[in-house]
Amino acid sequence: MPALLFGDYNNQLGAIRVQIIKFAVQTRDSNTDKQNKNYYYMASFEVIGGKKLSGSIQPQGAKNEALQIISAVLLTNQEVRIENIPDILDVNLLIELLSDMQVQVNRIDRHTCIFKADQIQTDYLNSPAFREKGSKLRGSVMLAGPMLARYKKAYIAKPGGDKIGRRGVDTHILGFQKLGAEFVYNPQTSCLEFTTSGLKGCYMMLDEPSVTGTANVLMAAVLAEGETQIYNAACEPYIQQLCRMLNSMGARITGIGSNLLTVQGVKELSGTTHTMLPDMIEIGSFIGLAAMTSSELTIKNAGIEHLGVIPDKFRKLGIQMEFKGDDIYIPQQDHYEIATYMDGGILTIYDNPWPGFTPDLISIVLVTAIQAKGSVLIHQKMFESRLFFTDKLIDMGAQIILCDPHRATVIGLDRKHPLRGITMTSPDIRAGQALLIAALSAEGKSTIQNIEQIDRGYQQIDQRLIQLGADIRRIDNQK
Ligand SMILES: CC(=O)N[C@H]1[C@@H](OP(=O)(O)OP(=O)(O)OC[C@H]2O[C@@H](n3ccc(=O)[nH]c3=O)[C@H](O)[C@@H]2O)O[C@H](CO)[C@@H](O)[C@@H]1O
Ligand SMILES: C=C(OP(=O)(O)O)C(=O)O
Repeated sequence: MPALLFGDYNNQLGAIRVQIIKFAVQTRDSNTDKQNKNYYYMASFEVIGGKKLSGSIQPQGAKNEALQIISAVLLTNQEVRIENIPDILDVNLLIELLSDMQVQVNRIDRHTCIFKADQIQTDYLNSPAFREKGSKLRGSVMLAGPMLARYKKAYIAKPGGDKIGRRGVDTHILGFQKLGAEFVYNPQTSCLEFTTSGLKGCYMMLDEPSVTGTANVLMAAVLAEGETQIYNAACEPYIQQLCRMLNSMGARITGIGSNLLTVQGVKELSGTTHTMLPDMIEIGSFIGLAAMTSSELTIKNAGIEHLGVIPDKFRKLGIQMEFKGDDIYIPQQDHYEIATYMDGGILTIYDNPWPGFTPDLISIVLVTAIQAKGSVLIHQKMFESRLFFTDKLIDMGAQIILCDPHRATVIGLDRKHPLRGITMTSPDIRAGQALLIAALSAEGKSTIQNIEQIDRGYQQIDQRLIQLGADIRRIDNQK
């Protein structure tokens, strides 16, 4: 955690502060080592690009909703049935973590599970096994809120996830403290250990509308004594879905969809059945894919009412699309022209907390602009290092100027020439998908290494692309 967390604490915390900084450095170093160590042994995609695709594709269940919803099963000792679970690495890892801590996991089918957290092993979260597995995904951080609420103790180990910036957990810690939890940093385990004699509701204003931070604090608050108001809360569809699921379990949350959540704490929660929304990040990715490969695609059951500004952002790139019921039909289009502002100024597409444009589609919009007519400034405000993959696109022949870590200008080629296939490595989930879209549109063969990053967030994307006519092969490099 950065020093600013303890900026205004007295120096008795000095020792903790030094150790927390070690925690942050260790997180960064250990993850980098891990990535490099496995680098040469990870699977890769071989893609022969330049083919038009066609057909229909069904988005998976939403990754970032699933990570919240599955964490929430810890809040009750009754059965929770969850449907439309995406079969992706991060979600399967989280389900494994629950199973490791003795949550009963009954997998009905590939996308449906019944969970029952009636006799769990709470100390598992303080074990080397949990720290190792939990460090592979960001979502594991959200086990802390339910554990604190139900068992009065919780641990935050080094969370994993995309290496796209600081990825701090300050909002989570400050929210738990507000609810009456105390924490110490354990240098032996490099973990933050939280305890409470009982959480008490309060008013809090989050330091930033963190998505996992809001989810974590909300899940702690639903069993706290009294009323909690969470202002400056994130309100992504994932959070709205979590609120609806918790209310169906007997929680009392109002303000759903706003940045002010009010929670009346209850003694216990019952079981429920919850169905995940389709993944809005997949849907945006498929719109970009259709445009870049000049393909005619239909995105089935897209949950259009929950997509916010996403369709319009892609329309601003000149992409035509038609809503047919809850499907999105994208006609084949060789050319698409980037809009300008009313005064003719060059368009900027930037990310913001919801209902703004999600940062998880900035990489996809960037790659989609490559073959458009016109120019666009892409501004990734929320993460510090999510645009560094643009060098690979430039190697492929894209006209991109990386202005600084947060901004890149794309000068569209308007199909003057196709991209050329190269060998590249996927640095994170969305950059990986962007590189895959570029490879599918490029002339010739591309190889994308480290595709575990893509598998973290996209369900068997190679199989689904083959169904649309793509020439893609998964090569297992494990030696
Ligand atoms: C598992 C999961 O759910 N991951 C998502 C979650 O990550 P996560 O919850 O970790 O991301 P946060 O919402 O906490 O913040 C993401 C980044 O944005 C910054 N920030 C946040 C709010 C703000 O008003 N201004 C600002 O700059 C934060 O400092 C941080 O650097 O939300 C992110 C933002 O939608 C998504 O990219 C991640 O896919
Ligand atoms: C950043 C993302 O995921 P995570 O927070 O799990 O790394 C993402 O889904 O784009």
